[in-house]
Amino acid sequence: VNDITVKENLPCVNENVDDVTEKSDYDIKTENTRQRIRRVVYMHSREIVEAANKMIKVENRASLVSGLIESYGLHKYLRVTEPRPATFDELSIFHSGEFLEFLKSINDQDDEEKYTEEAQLYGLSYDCPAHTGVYDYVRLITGATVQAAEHLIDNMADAAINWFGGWHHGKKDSAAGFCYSNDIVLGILKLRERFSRVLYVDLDLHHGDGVEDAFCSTNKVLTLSVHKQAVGFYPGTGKVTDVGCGKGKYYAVNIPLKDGIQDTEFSTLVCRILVKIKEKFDPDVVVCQCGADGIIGDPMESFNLTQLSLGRCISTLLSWKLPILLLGGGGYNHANTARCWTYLTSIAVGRKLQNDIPEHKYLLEYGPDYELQITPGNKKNDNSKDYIQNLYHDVLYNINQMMTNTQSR
Ligand SMILES: O=C(CCc1ccccc1NC(=O)c1cccc(C(F)(F)F)c1)NO
Ligand SMILES: [Zn+2]
Repeated sequence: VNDITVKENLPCVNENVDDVTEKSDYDIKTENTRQRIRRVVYMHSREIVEAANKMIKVENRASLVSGLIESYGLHKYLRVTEPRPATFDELSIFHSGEFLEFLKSINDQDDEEKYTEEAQLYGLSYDCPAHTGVYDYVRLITGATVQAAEHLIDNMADAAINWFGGWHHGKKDSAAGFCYSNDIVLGILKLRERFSRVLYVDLDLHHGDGVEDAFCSTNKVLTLSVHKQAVGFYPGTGKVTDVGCGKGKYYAVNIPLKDGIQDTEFSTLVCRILVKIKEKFDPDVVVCQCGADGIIGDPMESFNLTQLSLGRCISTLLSWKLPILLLGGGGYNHANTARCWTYLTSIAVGRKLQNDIPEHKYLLEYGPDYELQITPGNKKNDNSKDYIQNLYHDVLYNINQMMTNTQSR
């Protein structure tokens, strides 16, 4: 599917396009006919949907996400691209050979022996079970993220989307938090071949520890994670005092929150911090993990967000007109995760969506309201005004310690 012929979408411009100043009709017309729509690459194939569907904790979620995006006709505005599997060598740019050999060795095994001593060594345990085809899955998911990054490097797209990626807990030599590899680290390493400063934003309910660890000692990748922080809540890292180390000191930013935070407070806090980071770090490219497990109705039952929070963050990032890579991640209420990522996709292509879920194969999953917009719950908000105020100042203090990129050149 090529990107749409421009004349089709004349009345629609991306919502982030700057206001048109006084121009003659002719100028506006020619302006609109010029390439003002955002070129968005969308990683998708039947093969990757089938592989992603098999992941036990998010079983069949991939079908819901791609089904809803198609039901709104958004694929007409996307450059749908079939992902190719990453090679062993590509994966070994971050992951250890031993770990990859192990994943390969269990790929064809049937499920019995999955909890061996060795399996535990590589993080494959009860909450991160090794299943048949896990190596094939890792190659496909990671290949899609790396390929999405390649489209940004080749200036083939302004934005690239891989809703099957975003596995931010993956470690160099082990799986973790049922992330079997870290596609995000490999995507960022690919982007670093061309871009000098990468901003990584992690909106998932959980701390993006695997990505932060990989880049904690460099000032070329700034990792920002906003997440729940509570005693015993996985992975337990990501305190506001956790700022990175060595040359990377102050280039890791953490926003730890309590249960019950809502859209306005969440998006105001995150967007104000993003603007400060933009000023100080001056990124050349952005990667955003859009985990949806902070949305109300998720079995994690933690935050009280709707898709509007993530939408406001993405709109802020898109307004910077930098190449951007959007990735998935957590999200265990599959209908709400599909609602969220469909909404984010619509923002990337600059199209408004009707609130009624269109008739399609998975319509029944969206009952009883059959609406796109998620309604906030009435959960108690454990984040006091003081807590948020103090947190904002603590985070700002850290960002101000960061050398502006001119100083650090
Ligand atoms: O979402 C994650 C990983 C969550 C995780 C980390 C470590 C161990 C287990 C998990 N996931 C869950 O506990 C989980 C995943 C899906 C559904 C549920 C449910 F039980 F809440 F439904 C729970 N990272 O962004
Ligand atoms: Zn999560």
